[in-house]
Amino acid sequence: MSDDDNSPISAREARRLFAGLKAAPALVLAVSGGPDSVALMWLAARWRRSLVRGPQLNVVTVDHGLRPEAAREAREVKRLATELGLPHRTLRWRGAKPKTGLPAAAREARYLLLVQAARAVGASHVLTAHTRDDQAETLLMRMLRGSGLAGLSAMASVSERDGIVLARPLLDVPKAQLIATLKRAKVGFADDPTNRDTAFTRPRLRALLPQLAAEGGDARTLVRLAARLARANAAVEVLADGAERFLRLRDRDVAPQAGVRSFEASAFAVLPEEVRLRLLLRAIAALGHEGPAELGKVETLMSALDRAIAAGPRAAANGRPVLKQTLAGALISLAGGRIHIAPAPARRRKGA
Ligand SMILES: Nc1ncnc2c1ncn2[C@@H]1O[C@H](COP(=O)(O)OP(=O)(O)OP(=O)(O)O)[C@@H](O)[C@H]1O
Repeated sequence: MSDDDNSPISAREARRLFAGLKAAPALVLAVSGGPDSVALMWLAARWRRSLVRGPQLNVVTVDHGLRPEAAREAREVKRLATELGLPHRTLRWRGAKPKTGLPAAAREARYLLLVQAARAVGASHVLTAHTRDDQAETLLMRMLRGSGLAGLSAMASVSERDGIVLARPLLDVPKAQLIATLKRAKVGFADDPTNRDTAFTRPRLRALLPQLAAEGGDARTLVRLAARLARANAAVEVLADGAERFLRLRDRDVAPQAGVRSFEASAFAVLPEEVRLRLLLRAIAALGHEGPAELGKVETLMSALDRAIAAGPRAAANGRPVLKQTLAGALISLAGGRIHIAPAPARRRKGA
């Protein structure tokens, strides 16, 4: 598939896109009513009709309660789903709406509802309609934020959330092809004006894409870059696995402490920087109680650890830790030549 390819997706191409999903018992299709997800629903329905046996398809629309038109759009998705012979449900986000970070909160709530819906109908997968254009925008957003290798890998075509597979079968398909598919099928779709609302970062970056394409950085090139970075990221993850095994092996004679991860500082210090960072990120994510730590903060912590390790045991006074810090709900300390990572004690509330 090419960027200048404005041709509709053929039944054959769709068979290839959905090939890995044939054996699933049931699938949830996440359909907002916009062109990409309406095309996903239409393509999946046609694919399913062509199979003798295959997954049961369920369409789910989330109404975030943020735009008055959303309820009407959800009804329109239901109408089309019914026409295609697919069951449809609209789920409402009833939680508090934050003043800042609204898109992220809405996305989080949406995935939670979609995963719950999948579980309720016995579906193994939730399918979203992310396109090649979305992938290019994601890479660009993360580049501008200065993300690390993992972030620059952008979206994976398959990931997992709470035991449900999140699949993005259209991740390498240009949006133009999806619109052409709907046009050919004479299927309408909703136009969400927030997609162009320059109050949000993503629409502002989307507006830059044509200029980047004119310089040779089209969606295809950006997506290829993300795929290369994802490949390198996967390799570093394997190295981090190996480093964890290496450190455990050196600790054969050290009695493990429940709920604490600890490494021999001198063995840790000689590992490559990127691997050391991942070991800290992993331990903090596993033992902290505030979710993943920000990469920048782990980098700062690592520099402090490196300095403390280089200063050697002489810096330690009376066996007290030479370094003690909390990050993302984890307590990281360096004492007796070892790095310890444990859950941080609960913070005392003011006045308590
Ligand atoms: N209201 C919704 N109801 C059901 N599915 C939705 C809804 N909004 C988005 N989706 C699904 O998510 C896909 C991506 O949508 P969009 O690009 O708007 O998401 P986003 O907010 O950028 O978040 P992310 O890309 O992380 O999912 C859509 O193609 C669709 O499959």
